[in-house]
Amino acid sequence: MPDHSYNEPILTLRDISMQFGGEVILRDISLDVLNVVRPGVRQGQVVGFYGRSGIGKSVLCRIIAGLLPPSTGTVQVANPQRPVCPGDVGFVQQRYPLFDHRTLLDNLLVAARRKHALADAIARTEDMLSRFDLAPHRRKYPAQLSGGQRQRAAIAQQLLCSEHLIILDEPFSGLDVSMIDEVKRVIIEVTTSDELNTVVIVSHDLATTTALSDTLWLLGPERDAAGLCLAGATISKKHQYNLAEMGLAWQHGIQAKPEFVQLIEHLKDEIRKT
Ligand SMILES: Nc1ncnc2c1ncn2[C@@H]1O[C@H](COP(=O)(O)OP(=O)(O)OP(=O)(O)O)[C@@H](O)[C@H]1O
Repeated sequence: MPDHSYNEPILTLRDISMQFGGEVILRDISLDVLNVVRPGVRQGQVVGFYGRSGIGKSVLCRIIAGLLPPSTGTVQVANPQRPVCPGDVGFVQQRYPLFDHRTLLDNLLVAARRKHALADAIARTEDMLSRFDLAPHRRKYPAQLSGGQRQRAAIAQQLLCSEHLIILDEPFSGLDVSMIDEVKRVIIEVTTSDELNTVVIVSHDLATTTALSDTLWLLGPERDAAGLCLAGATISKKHQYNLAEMGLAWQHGIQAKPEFVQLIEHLKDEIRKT
C-alpha cells in the first residue's frame, strides 16, 4: 500500500503575476496544493517557502491571502474551490496583530465569532487555549504575555477565523532553541489536528522549515533559452519540491539523514544563484 496519496485541491494559483508601477515583481506563478492523505494519520499540509530577501515572498503571500489583487492570474481556495476572499487565509506576520486592550481570551473569542455562533466560538476558543498551553494565561493582556505565548496566541487566533489555510511569516526568527522547538510542536499540532489544515511557512531557516515540510517552493528569477534573466521572480517546476515523493517528509530525526543535508546544501546553492 502506498504511504500517501493526493485528494482534492486546497490551494490553486494560476498564472499569477504582479507589477508595481511597471516594475515586474512576480511572473507566471502556477501552483497546486492538494490534500495529502496518509493511511491512519490526520495529515495536513506544510509548505516551506524560500527565496532571497526582497525577491517577492511577502507580495506573493498577500496575494495568496486575498489581501492584494495580482496584476494577472487567480487564487482559489476551499472545497469546492472558489476565488480567495480576505479572511479565508490566516496570515501570522512577524508583528502579531493582537488587540492590546483585550485579554487573550477576548482576542481569541473576537476571532472565533467572525466565523462561528457564540456557543461554538466559546467551545473552539477553549479548545485552542488548552491545545496551545495558553489556558492559564487567558486573563492576561498581550503586553503581559511572553514572545512565544503571543506567537502561539496569534496562530490560534488565525486558525479560529480562517478556513484551514494559514501563512506563517518567519515564525522562527529571533527565537531561542527551546522556543523554536515549541513553535515546531505547534505547527505539527496544527497540521495533524485536521487533514485539511495547511500551513505555508515563509522562512530563511531552511533546515528547521524543511524538516517540517512535505512541499517546498523556491521563488527566484528564471533565465530564458539564451541565459538571460527574465524580469520578475517565479516558482519554476524544478523549484517546486515534493518532499513526500523524495522520501523526506514526516520523519523524526530527518535532519541527520545525508539526503536531507544534501538537499539543504542544494537549496542554499539555488538561493545563492538568484
Ligand atoms: N506596495 C508596493 N509598491 C511598490 N513596490 C513594492 C510594494 N510592495 C513590495 N514592493 C517591492 O516588491 C519587492 C518584493 O518585496 P517583498 O516584501 O515581497 O520581499 P520578500 O521576499 O518578502 O523579502 P524579505 O525576505 O526581505 O521579507 C521589493 O522590491 C519591494 O520593494
